[in-house]
Amino acid sequence: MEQVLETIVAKSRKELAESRKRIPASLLESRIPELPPVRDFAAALRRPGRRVIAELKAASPSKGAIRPELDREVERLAAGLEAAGAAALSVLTERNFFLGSGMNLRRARGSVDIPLLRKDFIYDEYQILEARVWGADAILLIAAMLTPEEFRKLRAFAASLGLAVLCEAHTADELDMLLDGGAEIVGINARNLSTFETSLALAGELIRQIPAGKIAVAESAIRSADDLNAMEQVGAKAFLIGETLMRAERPGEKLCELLSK
Ligand SMILES: O=C(O)c1ccccc1NCC(=O)[C@H](O)[C@H](O)COP(=O)(O)O
Repeated sequence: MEQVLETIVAKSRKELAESRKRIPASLLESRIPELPPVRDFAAALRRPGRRVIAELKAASPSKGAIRPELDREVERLAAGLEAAGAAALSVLTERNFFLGSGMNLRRARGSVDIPLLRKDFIYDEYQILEARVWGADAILLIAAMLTPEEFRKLRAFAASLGLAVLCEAHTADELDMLLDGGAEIVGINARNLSTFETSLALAGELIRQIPAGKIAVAESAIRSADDLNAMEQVGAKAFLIGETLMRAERPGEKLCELLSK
């Protein structure tokens, strides 16, 4: 596993142990029957037109602070991005490196009707229960941090709760692992997690290898409508965009600009 993932997961494991003590899995499970139904993330990524998953991202390991006041504007930004045409929102819930939170996911849930992705580093069923209880409709599973068996197990558990899974690869081997494990929504991340360098060209090569019928998602480093067009031309059906939107004074207007060309 890349160093950055190891560091993130090591911190997360300590916090998860504390969360599990405070709120046992059985308590999370007991809340599920009362929750509103899950929204259809896959259908949102197949709807007509350009489908952007707009990411609420306050900071990142590669860029440091991006939008440090995000916590105070989640509701307004989420509503603005939905009005501007976002197909879904991605909400970072990782605390230590991305300054995200479950509270931000709950805030977004209360503000929009489009599906929400819990964007985090998921390796345990408990995190998937949390995602459902906080109002997520989908979770992210990252091939680089899971064995094939772990991937299958976590994906099946998410499905048992009705949650969709965005399955993320950075390399051809990881892509094979996800496809062998039954991935339907397949994200290719243009960011190399060892160097933090991004390459849409390399991402494009992998996107071309995703079978038709799957939902191919281009993730990271989309800065302009030209980038989005380029990813569309190699076969991406949806686009996950964070920093470009979060650095804009008005993210909704920026999204309109990206969608209009
Ligand atoms: O963004 C990072 O620095 C990062 C570092 C380590 C692991 C994951 C990381 N990013 C997660 C993401 O996948 C992006 O937030 C997402 O694809 C949006 O990317 P961008 O549009 O470039 O903000």
